[in-house]
Amino acid sequence: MAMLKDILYGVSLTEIHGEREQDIAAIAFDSRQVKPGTLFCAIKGLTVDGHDFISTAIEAGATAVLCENLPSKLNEGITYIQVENTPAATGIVAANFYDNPSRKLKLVGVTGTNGKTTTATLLYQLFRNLGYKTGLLSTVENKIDDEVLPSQFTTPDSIQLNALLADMVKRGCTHCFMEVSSHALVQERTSGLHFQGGIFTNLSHDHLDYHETFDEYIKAKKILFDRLPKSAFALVNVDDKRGQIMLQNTKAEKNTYSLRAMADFKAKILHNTLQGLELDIDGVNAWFKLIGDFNAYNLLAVYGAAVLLEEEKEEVLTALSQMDGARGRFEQVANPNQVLAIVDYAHTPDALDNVLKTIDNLRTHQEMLVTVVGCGGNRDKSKRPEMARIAAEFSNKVILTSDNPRNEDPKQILDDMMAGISKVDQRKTMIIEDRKEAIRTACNLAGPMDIILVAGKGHETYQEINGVRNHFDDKEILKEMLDNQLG
Ligand SMILES: CC(=O)N[C@H]1[C@@H](OP(=O)(O)OP(=O)(O)OC[C@H]2O[C@@H](n3ccc(=O)[nH]c3=O)[C@H](O)[C@@H]2O)O[C@H](CO)[C@@H](O)[C@@H]1O[C@H](C)C(=O)N[C@@H](C)C(=O)N[C@H](CCC(=O)O)C(=O)O
Ligand SMILES: Nc1ncnc2c1ncn2[C@@H]1O[C@H](COP(=O)(O)OP(=O)(O)OP(=O)(O)O)[C@@H](O)[C@H]1O
Ligand SMILES: N[C@H](CCC[C@H](N)C(=O)O)C(=O)O
Ligand SMILES: [Mg+2]
Repeated sequence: MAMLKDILYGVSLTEIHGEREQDIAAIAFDSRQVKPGTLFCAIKGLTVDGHDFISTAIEAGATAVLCENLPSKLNEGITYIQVENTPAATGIVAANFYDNPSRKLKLVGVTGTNGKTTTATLLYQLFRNLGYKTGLLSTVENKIDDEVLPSQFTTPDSIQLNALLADMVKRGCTHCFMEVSSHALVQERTSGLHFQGGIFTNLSHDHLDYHETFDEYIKAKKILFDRLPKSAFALVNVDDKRGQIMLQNTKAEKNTYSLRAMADFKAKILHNTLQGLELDIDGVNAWFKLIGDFNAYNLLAVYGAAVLLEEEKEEVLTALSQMDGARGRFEQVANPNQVLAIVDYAHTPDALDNVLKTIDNLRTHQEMLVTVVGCGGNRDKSKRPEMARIAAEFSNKVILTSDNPRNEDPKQILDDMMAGISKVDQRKTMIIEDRKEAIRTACNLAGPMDIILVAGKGHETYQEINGVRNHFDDKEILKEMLDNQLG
């Protein structure tokens, strides 16, 4: 419960009609979630316009409305607040409603195309290990110290986000590490948050269905840094050419990390094996359990952020060397036949390229590499042929299959992928629409010491078909098939 006039603090109003001195019981941007005493925020969406649901919200008990366009007829007893941008105002209002929890802990946001979950999860594990009560908001799961809460999005909406941060504060958390997706930045889910730091991992092809051009996608990621306060740090990967762009307009303290160039935080890969990475990180040699060049970047970002949060370097490295990383990221599935079976969340061309290059560098090339991969429906179509092409480039056999078809015809998605496979590579490519059958076939093809990569769904425990999420777990299926494989 909070006073309307208090939760409007910091919102620039165009017009206001009605009483500001009233208690608000809840905030909602979806009319279906309105209960008595709610402030309803009308948001123009891609499918419908929330303004069309103002009367439904009032019927459900909304007593105040935040909107960009005032309805032609204003109801008696309802307060109407007109603003220029409802999503941005909703973020500020949500932060005020929950008493600005982001100011009561150290909040660090991680953005970039790949590596957000890994980086945020490692930071969460590290800070817990260093003795802090810590929160995590990620694609895989949300955590309030040791309590696990399911995650629906990479970045929750502003209302849920502030509610979660408030719970973290209530439970004594001093730090929170969160992923910040480009969708979240454009939709103002992080408006009104006070960040202590922002990390940029990298930028490559993804989500062009939503952002339309690569420039728009870059601009979206940059919002995080443009809005950081002076008291915060910005930490960017300068081996990615967009790293410097992120720093262009920030007021925050600028910091860089790199494996190749001059930077504030530097690392060198000494050994890269299937058991882990040995890095020279800031002049200290240490082994880490994570695998692959790209994880050297994630580890370096985590190290840099921890140092910027004033943690002791040696202590950070000792703790980091124990960490396992996030679920479904280069996760190996043990099996009696000693097939090297890997589940990975690579669902962009760049991630797939990185994972396959890592495997390519680590393998002997006497064995066979079978890659099982699909692409999600209702998502960027242009990545489909690219991902298929990359899979074929590195693998001895490729099985193209379904990911989450969502509302698309899986056959169409497979046709889009097939368009990326050259005539020559068609010979090593199979199409098996049913993902379980595809994994079974890979297991039948692979013998001892061969390698199977199942890419795209990582930690996901469902397959989404026409709005229904059926239980599906790549790791579980792989294990079942490999355990039953004949020796
Ligand atoms: C593409 C996208 O991001 N869409 C988001 C967007 O939907 P939309 O614009 O279509 O909304 P809409 O359906 O037109 O509705 C407009 C408004 O009317 C309201 N409404 C609607 C119907 C009704 O009866 N009453 C009502 O009030 C809606 O609640 C909404 O506020 O706004 C909705 C409400 O905030 C989000 O739930 C929805 O996320 C959808 C479900 C989604 O799948 N998002 C994904 C792509 C996403 O955000 N992913 C990123 C990760 C990406 C990455 O991997 O990097 C994430 O952060 O998770
Ligand atoms: N720093 C990195 N650079 C490039 N690829 C990476 C990096 N870190 C991880 N990957 C690859 O990308 C996949 C996804 O990693 P992760 O889940 O950490 O990224 P994310 O940014 O959170 O993805 P999403 O946007 O879907 O939430 C991993 O499974 C791995 O294949
Ligand atoms: N957060 C990403 C995850 C994609 C994972 C992949 N399995 C798919 O369903 O496309 C998205 O919503 O685009
Ligand atoms: Mg993620």
